[in-house]
Amino acid sequence: MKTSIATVSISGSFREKLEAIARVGFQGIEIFEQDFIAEEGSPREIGRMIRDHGLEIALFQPFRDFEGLTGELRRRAFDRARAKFDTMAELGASRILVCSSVHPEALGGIDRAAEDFRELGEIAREYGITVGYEALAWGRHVNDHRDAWEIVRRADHPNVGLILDSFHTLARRIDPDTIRRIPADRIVFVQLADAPLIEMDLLYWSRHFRCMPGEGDLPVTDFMRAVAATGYDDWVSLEIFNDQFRGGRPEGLARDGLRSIVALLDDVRRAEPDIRARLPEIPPRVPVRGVEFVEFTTRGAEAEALSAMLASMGFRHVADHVSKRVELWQQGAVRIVLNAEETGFAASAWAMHGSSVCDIGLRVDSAADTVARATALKAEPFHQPVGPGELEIPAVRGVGGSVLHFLDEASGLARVWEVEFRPREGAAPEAPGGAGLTRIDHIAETMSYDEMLSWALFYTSIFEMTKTPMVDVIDPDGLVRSQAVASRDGAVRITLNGAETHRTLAGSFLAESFGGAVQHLAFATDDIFATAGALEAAGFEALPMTENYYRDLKARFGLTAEEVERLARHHILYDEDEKGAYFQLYSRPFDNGFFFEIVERRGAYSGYGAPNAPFRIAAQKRLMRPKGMPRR
Ligand SMILES: O=C(O)c1ccc(O)c(O)c1
Ligand SMILES: [Mg+2]
Repeated sequence: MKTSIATVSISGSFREKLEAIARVGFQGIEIFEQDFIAEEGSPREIGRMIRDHGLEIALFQPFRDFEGLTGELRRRAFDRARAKFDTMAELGASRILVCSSVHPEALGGIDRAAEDFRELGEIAREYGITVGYEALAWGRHVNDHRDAWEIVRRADHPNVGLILDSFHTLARRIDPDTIRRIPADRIVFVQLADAPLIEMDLLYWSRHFRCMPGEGDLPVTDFMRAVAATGYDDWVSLEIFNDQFRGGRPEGLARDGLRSIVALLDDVRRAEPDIRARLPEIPPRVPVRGVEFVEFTTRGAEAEALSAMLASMGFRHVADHVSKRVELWQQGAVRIVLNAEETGFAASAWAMHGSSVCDIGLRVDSAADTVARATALKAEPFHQPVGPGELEIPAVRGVGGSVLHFLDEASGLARVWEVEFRPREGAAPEAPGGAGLTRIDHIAETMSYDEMLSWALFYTSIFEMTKTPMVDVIDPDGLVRSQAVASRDGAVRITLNGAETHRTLAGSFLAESFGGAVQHLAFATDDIFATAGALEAAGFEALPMTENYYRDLKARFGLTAEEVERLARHHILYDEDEKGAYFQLYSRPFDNGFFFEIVERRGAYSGYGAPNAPFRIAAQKRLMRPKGMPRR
């Protein structure tokens, strides 16, 4: 199949769009007529400019309100069509999309529409143009691809075929398997778009909320499987109308588009092994087995504060790098690396963001396959020269310019701790116990709200991770949206938090850290009360919660006075759902808004305590607020 994207899908001037689309590797574009009309230059020059970028004009669209008219209106519709065909001839475009009519005077009737298309087909034949008919979900008489197909079938003209658009089919909840019966050679073009499930007017939903396949909630894979099962092996094109994308970065949007389409076609190839279409082979989605390490870049007083905090949470400094200023701190299966090097990536991350998480290591089965899949999906590989005797651990760029390293057993990369680190005197490499922290429960990454779709797609397309529905986190100074991506067994959970203003805690973290990524790390314990006790004994200062909070908890969940008293004494937050319960204990925030969390999950609770977030954030903001008025 050949990949294309509609010019409406991304932002920028026509030229910027072309450059971005060509650079990431699409083969064609759909010219959305409005973009073309706005552009200077004759159709011939524009056509040449597109081809000079190595792109083919896959489709010209849309031609509206054509079928079902009578008399003068009908004559005018055919005149308009000829004018478009003339333009297309100059552009060098050979396919046009006619979307189903919304004209108030248009009449229904399958045979009437079929007759209109047969006549249009005759004119198209003179031009060597193929007409494709698409059912808009809100079309006046035709709003279902099955009706559009019946019209095309009855028109029975070689220059007239069907255009399928996943949005229109799936938004109306039409079973995509009805596509399987359509002959491939009558499908002229296929458009793809996803969308979040929101109840709203179809037209409004389509024009403002479409997103890349995999970024929304529609079963676009089922749609594309059905298309592929027909034997169709031609253009697949993204047609994304999205308010946010209109103001985004052309390059990033084009990359996300290609990522979404490559991942989708790969899913289709695996799910439909008998299809005729030949699709590129890339390694499958990568199961993530766990978080191998989290690395901070830090120095001086900040490094001391961070070390003190880790010690108060029961971590021990167990080993040092053989040649670098890099410490390994450990507890249970949690490895924290503190990097104070003054050259290399950690140093540049420190210069940019200050003390922060610069690197995350994920445990996978094959690090090489992981990087192969990630780069096929346009992730940016990361390399840094390694010192003598050090392992070359494959990596890609992650959120906020941070790095994701991949470690596996098979190639010996997971032995990095023995190869590159020297245990400290008196500290066993597997220091047991501590305060009972067992593993990393989740990593919380903060980003600007308009990056959330992109990073969710990054994680869910490269890894075997699925996303949870987006939840609203109410900060006293604005809304923060939060969505988690996680492996099925919960071995790796990452929450993506999207800030819209700088006044929220998440937004001020982004500003303070100049676009940092990890705002908090949550460790798991099997016994939150025992852990809380151990932490207090070690001098850990928990984030204090209000009395009002505990009074509400008692009423909300019907807890006993003793239960609530016990939670309150340790500043533990509580949530429950139908599957289980969740206990949370927060550290006080560092100056830039970074903090730690300790959680216990009971039963099959799979959330992140979102109902507690407003109270936790208010408490954090109280501590961070400068005392008194700033001096002038
Ligand atoms: O929103 C529209 O009008 C519109 C136009 C052309 C399309 O291909 C489409 O899917 C929607
Ligand atoms: Mg469409």
